[in-house]
Amino acid sequence: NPDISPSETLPDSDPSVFHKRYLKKMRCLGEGHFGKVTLYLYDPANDGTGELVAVKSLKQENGQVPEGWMKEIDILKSLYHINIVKYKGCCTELGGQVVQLIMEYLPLGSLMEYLPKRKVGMPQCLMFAQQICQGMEYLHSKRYIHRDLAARNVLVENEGLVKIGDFGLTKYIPEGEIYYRVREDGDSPVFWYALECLKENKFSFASDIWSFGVTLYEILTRCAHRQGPPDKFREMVQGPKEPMTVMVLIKLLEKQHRLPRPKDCPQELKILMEQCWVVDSAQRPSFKSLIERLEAIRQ
Ligand SMILES: C=Cc1cc(F)c(CN2CC[C@](CC#N)(n3cc(C(N)=O)c(NC(=O)OC)n3)[C@H](F)C2)cc1O
Repeated sequence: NPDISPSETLPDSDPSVFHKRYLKKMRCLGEGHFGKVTLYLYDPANDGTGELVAVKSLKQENGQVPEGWMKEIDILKSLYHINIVKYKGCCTELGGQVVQLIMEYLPLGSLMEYLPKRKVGMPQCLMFAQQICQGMEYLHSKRYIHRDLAARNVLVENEGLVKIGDFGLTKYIPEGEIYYRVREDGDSPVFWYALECLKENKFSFASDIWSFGVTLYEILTRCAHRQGPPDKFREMVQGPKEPMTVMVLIKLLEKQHRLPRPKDCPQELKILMEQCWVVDSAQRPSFKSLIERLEAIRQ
């Protein structure tokens, strides 16, 4: 359009910069040990026609931004995959002392909310499981380990598409290294942790495979209430009064106890899950091989 000068056609700002004054808080989506995720309407026109976004913020630190927090933002910013939640931008406050992570909003929520409400058949369960493996294979190809793969962190875009939605515990494994050691305080997801994570805090690509096996168990049980991994492991200990500690869980796993075969779960899926839970992490399948095996089972 010749009569509009170039300056009038340039976008007036970087779309990944979100201004605090236009973010209108709607409701809380989740609470973590270190912060929360909140639904906001980003409404610069101030007429309600804005866009819904999910905003992750850390509990207020004393001024400076925690180093690990910027790492999480940089990690999500660098990931482009259909089965990984989209990064949209950041909102900074107080001259960069507070940084909030802005992501796309998936209103159907996580598999924990979606599966118990819907009649999801085995074909759809297997499609979801395969898509999680595809997102995780991409993450591992960039040498990241997720460390918190679970149904609660898998979002539903629609009945044919799921995305890994949270990367709060994701770490980079340097070339040549195999393990990432960390003493995680806070409420670690121990019932999704591989044996070597519980015993030695050794996290690896193979420990994500163990967590995928637990996530597949959640999908096959449709995330039924009180039927989750914590409940099932608690049922395994003699006498309900005995509290479940990490030591009790380690003993159960060392005695080869594993989550039971879900109702209507085909034998080949039971075998696949149990291969994700073998003690020797080197014997566990890769996400690449899990994708191929799930493809074969889906035929
Ligand atoms: C500071 C650390 C921290 C704080 C937290 F609250 C959580 C837990 N949180 C994770 C993000 C979460 C689940 C996932 N994936 N989710 C994202 C969306 C979205 N992008 O739309 C969404 N949508 C939804 O619920 O729609 C009805 N839920 C849900 F908020 C739980 C994990 C953390 O590491």
